[in-house]
Amino acid sequence: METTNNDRIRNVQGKDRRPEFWLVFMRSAQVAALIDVAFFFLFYALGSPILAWVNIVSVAIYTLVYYASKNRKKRIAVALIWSEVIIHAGLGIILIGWESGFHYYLLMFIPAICLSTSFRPALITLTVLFACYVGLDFLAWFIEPIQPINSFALKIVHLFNLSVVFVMLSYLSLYYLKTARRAQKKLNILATTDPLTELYNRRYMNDLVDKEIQDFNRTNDGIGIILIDIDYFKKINDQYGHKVGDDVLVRVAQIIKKQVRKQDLISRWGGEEFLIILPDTPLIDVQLSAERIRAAFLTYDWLKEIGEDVSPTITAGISELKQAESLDSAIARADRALYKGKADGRNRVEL
Ligand SMILES: Nc1nc2c(ncn2[C@@H]2O[C@H](COP(=O)(O)OP(=O)(O)OP(=O)(O)O)[C@@H](O)[C@H]2O)c(=O)[nH]1
Repeated sequence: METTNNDRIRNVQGKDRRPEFWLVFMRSAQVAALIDVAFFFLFYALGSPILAWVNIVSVAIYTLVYYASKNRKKRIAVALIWSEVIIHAGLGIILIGWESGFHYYLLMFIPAICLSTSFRPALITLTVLFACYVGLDFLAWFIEPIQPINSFALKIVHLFNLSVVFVMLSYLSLYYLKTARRAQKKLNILATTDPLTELYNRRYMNDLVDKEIQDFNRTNDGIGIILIDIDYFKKINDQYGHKVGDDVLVRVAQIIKKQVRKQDLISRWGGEEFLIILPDTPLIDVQLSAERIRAAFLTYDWLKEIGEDVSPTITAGISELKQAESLDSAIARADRALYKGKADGRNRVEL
């Protein structure tokens, strides 16, 4: 059977497909256990010892839920949490009545269901939850509470339950938002940068340059292009190994960064090729920048910095983007210059 990219991603990610959800899940178990401790004292004070002791059982269940999810026994954790909430809410309603507000806890399942599964199973589970909720409400029409508490105490319990559910939902939503934002930021970095050198990747560089070109077409200030290639990089890999080759690429990125201005855009354009875009820069200054970068390689102490005296040189091809010219065509000219620089002996800047 053919393996699709999605299958491969699932295989790599394994059971941790929604790590943020599980973080929130474990946090929920901790918060719920704390709330049940508070409930224990509240029900004792209100004269309902059965409900008070139910909360001790609940604390034990939430402790199990926490350790089960920590040890990746996620099915067990989910089954325990569902059972606890439904039985606890059911008992609360049967013992002291619908007005106690225990049913609000069932609402906490709505975001949990939506976040933890895909569309169809979520829809089915939500329907089951809705049936349970309405069923309990309907049941409450006909049965009297087994252990009623006085109406003031009932109002206090209702207020407490309502507040707990409100605060818990808000807290967990904010917590989830924070983890989701963090994940989004990570994804953005992955999508825009090269993981080894931490420079912009080729795709993102194209997007950035498109914007620069729009500005350029308005202002007509020059855009300089420097295409840099490390000389005989294959030899470095062959002689010192791939790891040293990677170290060299990282240092090359650092050297280039040091020699250009803040507004200049640097990207890893290919394996050992780097593209620099210099906005608002006349060609003569582009050439000076490229020479400065080339010179920086000659004085860099490679032995001290990476433990091997690799001492690579670079060849750079430069060009200037013309009005109404495409980036590809300007880069093609820089590439031709680079090719000429290589043919003429390397370690040089070619216009
Ligand atoms: N270590 C390492 N090597 C890489 C990476 N990407 C590309 N390379 C290597 O870079 C080398 C480029 O070799 P060539 O294209 O032959 O160029 P060169 O040896 O630099 O020779 P000239 O460009 O002609 O001076 C290849 O051996 C690639 O395997 C990388 O991310 N890490």
